[in-house]
Amino acid sequence: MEASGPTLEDLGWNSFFADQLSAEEQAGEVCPVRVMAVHRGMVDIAGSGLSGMINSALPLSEGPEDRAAVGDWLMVDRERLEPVRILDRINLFKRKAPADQRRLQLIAANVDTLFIVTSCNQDFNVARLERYLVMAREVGVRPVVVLTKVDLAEAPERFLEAARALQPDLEVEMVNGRDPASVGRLARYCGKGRTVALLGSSGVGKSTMINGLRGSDDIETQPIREIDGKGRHTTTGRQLYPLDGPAKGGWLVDTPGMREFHLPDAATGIAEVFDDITALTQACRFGNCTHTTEKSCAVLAALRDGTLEPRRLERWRKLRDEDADSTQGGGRRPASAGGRRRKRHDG
Ligand SMILES: Nc1nc2c(ncn2[C@@H]2O[C@H](COP(=O)(O)OP(=O)(O)OP(=O)(O)O)[C@@H](O)[C@H]2O)c(=O)[nH]1
Ligand SMILES: [Zn+2]
Repeated sequence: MEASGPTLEDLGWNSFFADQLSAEEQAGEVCPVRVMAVHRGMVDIAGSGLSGMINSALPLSEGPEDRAAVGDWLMVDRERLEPVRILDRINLFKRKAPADQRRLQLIAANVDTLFIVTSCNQDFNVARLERYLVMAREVGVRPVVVLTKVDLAEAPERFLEAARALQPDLEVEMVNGRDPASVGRLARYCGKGRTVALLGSSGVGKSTMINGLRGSDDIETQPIREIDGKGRHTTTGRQLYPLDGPAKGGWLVDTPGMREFHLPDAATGIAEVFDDITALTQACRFGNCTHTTEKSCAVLAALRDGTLEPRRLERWRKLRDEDADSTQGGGRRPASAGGRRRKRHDG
């Protein structure tokens, strides 16, 4: 264990976490550290003059979320260098494990800003942006839509307007990822002690932006891309990376899980991103209204009088059906033989 390194504040410590410490904990036998990386059975930690690798097993592990994720704050016994507990999280990105939909994977905790990245070209897709916004709402992280490749678009303002129309007060930035000065505009979302994550389809320019924010181009995408030829980012680690250059002091979560993120349960996020439709459904006469043929349906009425766009309703239905599917059936995969599936958060 080395002494020195970043302070707790440098690592993102704030009153939300400090307020959780008991008087005994404040007296100092245990100390808070941030989880910088997660390995099998081990975590890399930093903070309070401690840094290095320790065992990740927690004494009181009850549910699937009682495991350390990248970005977590752990209370660690100074003497034994063992985690004692996980502090309550501001938020937690988690997903169903791709190999086994009944298992929950923890991706990252305590993320301040989520850059939702899309480019000013064919990748731009309102339904996809809404889907990402649902995730951000569900997880409880501040979304910033970043439109890349402005330099390639003939009328980038068109994309800006379309994105802004999705949600009042939505923050939208346009960048040319290849121009450091342009990427520098994002620095205000990722200053000292702030943790950011990026979400977006392959090829929209996430790695390019990350390199801009890290002030280096050492994110290992290019060589790997040449080897597998798939244009995939093949980092396997779950890790917090320090930002440099314009975003110095900030932290970045970049894991494959983050990039291919799917929510296990998104009902709340859907209700919030589509709050106009949510309000309408509450005005329907019947609680179990299907909004298809009912005479007293407020949703259908809004369609008729033109206050609700049919395509928006379609997108809402699709997300809601998908969510119902995934929470009830463990995804679209066929049910495995035998055992009944538990509803969710099955670890
Ligand atoms: N002209 C222009 N090209 C860009 C911009 N951003 C990224 N690119 C280029 O687009 C291509 C894909 O960018 P990446 O950063 O690798 O995309 P990614 O989102 O990280 O893709 P994955 O690693 O597959 O997830 C690269 O050739 C970049 O140089 C931009 O703002 N303008
Ligand atoms: Zn209805």
